[in-house]
Amino acid sequence: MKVGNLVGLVGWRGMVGSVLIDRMTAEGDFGLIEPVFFSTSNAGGQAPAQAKNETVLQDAYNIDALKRCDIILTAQGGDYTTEVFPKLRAAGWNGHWIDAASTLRMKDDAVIILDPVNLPVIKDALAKGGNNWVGGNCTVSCMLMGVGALYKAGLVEWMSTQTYQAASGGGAQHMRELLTQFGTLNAEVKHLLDDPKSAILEIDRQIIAKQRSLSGAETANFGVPLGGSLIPWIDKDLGNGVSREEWKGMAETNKILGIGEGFNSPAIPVDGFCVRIGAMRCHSQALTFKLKKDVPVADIEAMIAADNPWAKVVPNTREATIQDLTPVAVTGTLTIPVGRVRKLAMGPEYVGAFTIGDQLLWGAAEPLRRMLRILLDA
Ligand SMILES: NC(=O)C1=CN([C@@H]2O[C@H](COP(=O)(O)OP(=O)(O)OC[C@H]3O[C@@H](n4cnc5c(N)ncnc54)[C@H](OP(=O)(O)O)[C@@H]3O)[C@@H](O)[C@H]2O)C=CC1
Ligand SMILES: N[C@@H](CC(=O)OP(=O)(O)O)C(=O)O
Repeated sequence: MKVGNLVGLVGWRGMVGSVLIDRMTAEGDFGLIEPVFFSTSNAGGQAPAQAKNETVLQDAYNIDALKRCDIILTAQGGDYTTEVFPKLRAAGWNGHWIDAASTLRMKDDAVIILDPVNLPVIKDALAKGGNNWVGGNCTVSCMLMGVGALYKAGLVEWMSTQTYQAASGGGAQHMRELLTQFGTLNAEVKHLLDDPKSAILEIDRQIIAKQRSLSGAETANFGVPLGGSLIPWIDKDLGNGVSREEWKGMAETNKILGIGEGFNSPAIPVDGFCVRIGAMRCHSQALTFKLKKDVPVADIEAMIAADNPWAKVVPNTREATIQDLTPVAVTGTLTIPVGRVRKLAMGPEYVGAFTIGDQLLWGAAEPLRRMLRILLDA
């Protein structure tokens, strides 16, 4: 059945929402829909420039107002989803709910959307009347955009991932906090940096002293200093030694691919450590694969390059790596570079790779935007 084009947009002025609106504008999506902008804080206010007939902000908690929409696209966050989604469904709304938050991800009636990787899973759910579509964890989505080809080819026996996740994963305030810390640290030793003859160990001593004495206000979001440091724990403590971010790696990878629990097939083990580092908005990952057989590196690279238009193989050389395989190179682009592909010393089936993705684009906004287009084209 053709899906209507009255699309409710919730969370559009947040960080993820703003990236989403930019991408929708760039891709001409607003030409295909009648947008209705919602707000949790400014109902009755002026909708943004992309509005057409509905120029007044609607109350994002008003179930009747939401019920009018054929599709609701939300990047408002998990608390909003928890409060509003059940009420909306209980009120008999059968529209399509597209969500960036993790709240509904592992529900049986929700599909984790990443169409370049799992379009068949999405199409299958759509044909069966599915109407809950949830963006995946940013780390998982970026990883699968890069190396999904190896999973699709059935080559992966297991994968271990060590992540290097940007401040943006925590939200806008976390990005600000990181930069504030960098500024504070720089200011602390600026006079010594300006003097080329100053002793580096004195600079180092003053920096560590400052890091250890940063005010509560300067570490309010991360809890500890991140500038000039790292934090090897992301998201909740599951109580079994595993962080929730690490748990998502296996749970979501398998669900996206349509394998494992609930799909009558054995899950592929995915595990490793998730680490917050002082990058702004790109998540990076070092991957170790145990493949089911010995596949030449050239064939692996060819599979990755051919998988989707965004995955890009970076030659495993120093120069190509430092130019193209960094958060600075990738930020603001949809390119997912995959480099450092090589056989590891453990044996011919063991392969290493390194990949990076902008966690606000493929990690958050882009899969949602593309799901909207899939529904409108259905
Ligand atoms: N950050 C990330 O990396 C990822 C986030 N997500 C999901 O997306 C959700 C939203 O994340 P994110 O975009 O980072 O959240 P933000 O905090 O940037 O925005 C969320 C909402 O906060 C309100 N808000 C209050 N003050 C401001 C302000 N000064 N500027 C902009 N908005 C403001 C807005 O609602 P209103 O207009 O109604 O007042 C906005 O929609 C997350 O909770 C998560 O579920 C998913 C993947 C990655
Ligand atoms: N947890 C991710 C960001 C995020 O929003 O993840 P999720 O959508 O799975 O809650 C990070 O901190 O980098």
